[in-house]
Amino acid sequence: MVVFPNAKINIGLNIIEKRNDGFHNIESCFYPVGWTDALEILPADELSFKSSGIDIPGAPQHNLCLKTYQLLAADYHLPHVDIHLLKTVPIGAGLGGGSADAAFTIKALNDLFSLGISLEKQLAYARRLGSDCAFFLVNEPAYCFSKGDHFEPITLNLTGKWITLINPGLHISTADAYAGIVPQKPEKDLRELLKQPLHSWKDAVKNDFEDSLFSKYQVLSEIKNSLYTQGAVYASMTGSGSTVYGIFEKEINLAPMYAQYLTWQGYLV
Ligand SMILES: C[C@](O)(CO)[C@H](O)COP(=O)(O)OP(=O)(O)OC[C@H]1O[C@@H](n2ccc(N)nc2=O)[C@H](O)[C@@H]1O
Ligand SMILES: Nc1ncnc2c1ncn2[C@@H]1O[C@H](COP(=O)(O)OP(=O)(O)OP(=O)(O)O)[C@@H](O)[C@H]1O
Repeated sequence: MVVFPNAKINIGLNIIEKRNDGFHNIESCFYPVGWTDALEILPADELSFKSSGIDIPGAPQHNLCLKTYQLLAADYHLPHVDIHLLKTVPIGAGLGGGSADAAFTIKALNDLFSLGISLEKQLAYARRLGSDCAFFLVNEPAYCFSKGDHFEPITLNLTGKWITLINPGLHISTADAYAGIVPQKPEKDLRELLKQPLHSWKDAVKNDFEDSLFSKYQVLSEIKNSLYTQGAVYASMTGSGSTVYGIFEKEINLAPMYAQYLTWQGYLV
């Protein structure tokens, strides 16, 4: 079975308060984008994992795909599998790439071996693997809250808008990024702001990670400003960085302009 775990962007991200468990309560709109890895899972005589494409830091046995397999294998009789991950989505990039791999592994194992795991139970497994992970099981635009691991549908349709994602190759640790933030309650409800027309988001819809990371890494604010110069209706960093995106009314090919960086562009669906 081959599946294509996709990335997400955060449209607005408020870091509201630090929790007793050390995590933060946040609120954000998560929106799926078409930048994908490829993940093949096949029945095999022995359990194995290999990856190609972008190098994944850490030992293969710590890969989220294997961790997911082991989590399910503790509760279900799972045959051995060969897992091959072609890693294309940049890592430590605010795109939720590792979380998507984990969520798609849950879904693929459930389908491949007809495990019959309910969505509720899949969500519970996902929450044990990472805060972003649960979203990818449903993979539709959502208002996410709590640790980012609970969500409800949001009426936000950006279908047909063009998006360009620019990753300058900085690996930003999510934990370090959260450690640099002083949480605060948002003045306005993000869901209300996102009901306003796209062109009004520029000065209203904020990612709370931007201030601290933009002063540390000037290249991030330069990319954001240049996306506006190129005609973006809305531009922002996603998650804890380092990817910055611009949303455009019409298709525009910016890949040559950002040739020194990793880029992905396409229509939102
Ligand atoms: C920045 C976002 O991508 C926004 O969507 C997510 O909040 C990050 O989610 P993630 O990569 O799945 O993060 P996890 O693997 O769950 O946590 C990594 C680390 O980030 C910090 N963390 C994460 C999520 C959260 N709500 N509060 C936190 O403080 C914690 O230090 C945690 O140890
Ligand atoms: N399948 C995987 N893909 C990416 N990273 C993985 C994977 N499995 C384990 N990891 C580990 O997770 C770390 C990346 O986690 P991190 O949360 O920073 O990035 P991410 O999952 O790419 O997305 P985001 O920056 O949105 O959280 C890597 O350094 C790597 O050690």
